[in-house]
Amino acid sequence: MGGRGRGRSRTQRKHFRDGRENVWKHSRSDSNPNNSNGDSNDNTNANNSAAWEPFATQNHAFDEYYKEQGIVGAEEWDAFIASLRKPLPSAFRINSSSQFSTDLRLQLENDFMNSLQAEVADGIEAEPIRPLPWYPGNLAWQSNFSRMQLRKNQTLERFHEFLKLENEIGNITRQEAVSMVPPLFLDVHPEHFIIDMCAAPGSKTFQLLEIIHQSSEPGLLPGGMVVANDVDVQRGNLLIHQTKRMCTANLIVTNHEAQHFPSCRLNKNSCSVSEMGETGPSISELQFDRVLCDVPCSGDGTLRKAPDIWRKWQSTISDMDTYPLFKNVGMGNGLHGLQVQIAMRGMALLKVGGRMVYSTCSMNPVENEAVVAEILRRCGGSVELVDVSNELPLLKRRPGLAQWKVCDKSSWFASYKDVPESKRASIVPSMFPSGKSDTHSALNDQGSTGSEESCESAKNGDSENDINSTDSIPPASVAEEEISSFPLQHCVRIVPHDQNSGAFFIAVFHKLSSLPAAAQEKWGHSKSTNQHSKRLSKEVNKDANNLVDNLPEGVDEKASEISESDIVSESVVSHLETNLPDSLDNKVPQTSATDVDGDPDVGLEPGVCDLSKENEWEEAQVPNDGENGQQSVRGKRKLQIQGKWRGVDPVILFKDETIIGKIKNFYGIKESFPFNGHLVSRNEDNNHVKRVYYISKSVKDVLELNLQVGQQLKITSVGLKMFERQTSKEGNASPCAFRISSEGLPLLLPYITKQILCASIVDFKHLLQYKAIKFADFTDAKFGEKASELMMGCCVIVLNDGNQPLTGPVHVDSSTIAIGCWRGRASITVMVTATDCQELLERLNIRTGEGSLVQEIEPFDVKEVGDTNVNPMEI
Ligand SMILES: C[S@@+](CC[C@H](N)C(=O)[O-])C[C@H]1O[C@@H](n2cnc3c(N)ncnc32)[C@H](O)[C@@H]1O
Repeated sequence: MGGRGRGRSRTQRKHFRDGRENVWKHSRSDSNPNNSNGDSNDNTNANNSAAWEPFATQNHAFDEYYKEQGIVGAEEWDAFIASLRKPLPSAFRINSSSQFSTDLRLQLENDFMNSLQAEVADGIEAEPIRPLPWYPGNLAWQSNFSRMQLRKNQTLERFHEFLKLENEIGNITRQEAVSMVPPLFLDVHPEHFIIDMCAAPGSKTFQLLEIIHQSSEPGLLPGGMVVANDVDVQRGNLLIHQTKRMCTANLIVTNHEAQHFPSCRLNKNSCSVSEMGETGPSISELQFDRVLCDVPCSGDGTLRKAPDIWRKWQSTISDMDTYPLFKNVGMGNGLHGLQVQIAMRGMALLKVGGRMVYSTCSMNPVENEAVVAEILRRCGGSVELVDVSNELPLLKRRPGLAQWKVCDKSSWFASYKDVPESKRASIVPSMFPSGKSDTHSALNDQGSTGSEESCESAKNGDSENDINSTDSIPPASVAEEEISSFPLQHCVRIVPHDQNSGAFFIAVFHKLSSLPAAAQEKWGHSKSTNQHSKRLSKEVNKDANNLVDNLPEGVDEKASEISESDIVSESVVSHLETNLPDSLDNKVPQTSATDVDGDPDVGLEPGVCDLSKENEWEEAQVPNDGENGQQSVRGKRKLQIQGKWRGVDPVILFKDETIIGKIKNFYGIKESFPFNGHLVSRNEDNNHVKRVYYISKSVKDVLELNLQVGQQLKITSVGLKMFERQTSKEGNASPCAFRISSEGLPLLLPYITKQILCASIVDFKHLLQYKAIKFADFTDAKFGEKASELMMGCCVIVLNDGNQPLTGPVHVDSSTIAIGCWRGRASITVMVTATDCQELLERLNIRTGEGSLVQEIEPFDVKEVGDTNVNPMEI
């Protein structure tokens, strides 16, 4: 299939080159960069052009700050800055747990690497795409095209379509290269319990899930699980949206302030969870083998991707002569306290022997080395900084700094003793290398300090105000500069010009023993929400747009298509759909997507509900239905309360034996499939449960623990959607009201013995192309006959790759491809999204060497082959 579009014209190649040159420029008159006359290829020079308004990519405050910090050697400064001014290459990662991961890797290696080279620029580009050498298994790739180019340049269209489609399906994740590093240093194994403390929008959570699912056998789940937490509800919805692509039963999404993440601990007298569990070890305290603290930060490591951050470094252009300091420095100083708090809570949640990664996309030592040093200080000898210089050997990195200074407004401080009283609310000892308030005796001292209190006071200080203060403080004397005696050289700094990437900071900790009593007392259990932390988090979230480094590119794009408020309202739709009485159904906002019943089929099933909207519904009045004279009292909907949490649906263990029995019987599900305690819903009324979710043993243990400790966890999403109730006329005609969802099918497949058939590749592809086919129209008449013998309702069609027996049970292995369908009166209809159909067809066509058929298929009138009364799925 390679080489489609090989004959692109010279004009298109020129578009490509022009597009490369202008990706960062904003035209005042025309937003299309391809309309550029291309007369400038250096956007720092573009100030001369009246037609273009480039992002400012230089800033004296930035230069002064990072030169002073010695972030790179003086001889490298120009290369460092030049790299920051270039657009960031885009990167993506193949989902290693995807059934098609090898196919995708081969497609990139054998098709796109060659075709893009040939098509794009007459051989000018050395490597249009290449695997990132430090990422294991050729799974992560970098393309030398910026996201803007991929979107705008026709030559790259096929590649861009590939990225978009596979990203949507979950087979790849578009994510900045350096943002993929922290989960790798976490050294995750499939049986690990992991918490991602600040997880939204979820690119690293997704990566963690990939790793724990990587070597799962068909029909089996890994022993581990991930808790993905974020304080921001809207970003949390992006997180849910992202991780939904993973189709995992091993994830719990929560909504807490990370620094106050609740303790879930059974007291000694209560019955142990293992007494209730099925088999195997269980837990009585929620602690984690791995903790990821990818904390909120000022984000200047993402300058290449988000050049507007340059502006954050200056108040106004006219100030530049006087070097005003520095909105961004202020933000870094202001975040230091929160970062320490989140990391300390993470450390308390970490099991002894476990690993924690602290990371930021900031270059600022106050947010990086200073936080690491403070963690080591507070943890005493119970924690060590891990030397990871032998891990990911091909990743170019720098050691952490041992020396740095703290700056505020127009003053530098080398030591806390230089900080005037008026600034001590916002500049605290822990920001300095020694962490000491009394620096005369503090140099090179790593003992306990007064920094704990002062770090607390930092978060209470208003750094923004401080920046505007007019105190005049003499610069610190260089001779008194402090040097940390912690082994901060073990920290990992990634700078842009080493490997054409963004910047990142990573520190890896190993917990050797329980935290010292003082730290345990302070961080070992959750505390009530502190107003200041709330305010700080709010400020951080206000600036969330700056924290774009981690926003997977797919999310970025998706977010522009689906606004965050849309996502919230989708969750509301989902909620209302599940819980509203029938008479209100027509008031439920309809999405364009409909399932086979014509019901709204929303992309999200989070339990989060927008309370403001909820109240609107509470107030909705349903008129007297008149006919039977009964007064309707259905207008008032129950307020969702999960344990003590308002605004989220409760997570209910689904134990309805009648429904479960019917499902098992209809699909002939083998007894070996563990149902008991693994099904949950978000609706207490079994008669109105619309979706049933599956949870892994690991998640089940946590949920049971959570129930026993009074629902400490505010769970916004959990479980793999496995069964969905069919409410249409056709659905009612089936002996089983629940169909198997696409997400749940791969897990259930090896256990299904009824309602399952194998189709030839021709018939299977026809189903994907035409969505509905009459029994008589299958090319394999025997298959059509067997299809007609199935019971009305949901069925599973497996692709016969030549190894399947004509009759008898289907053999399932990791290469088996299957889709959910509906056996109607006279036809089989696929119950898979149009995107899934398209992607599966692409995969099959590549495997069978037929090239990309999808875009060449003529539109087909379904009515010619399908039941006239069954519409194909248009989910
Ligand atoms: C750097 S981003 C995380 C990116 C994410 N790890 C990823 O890879 O997609 C920081 C996140 O921290 C969240 N956040 C800010 N303050 C928080 C707090 N106090 N507790 C938990 N999350 C917080 C923000 O909402 C933001 O989503």
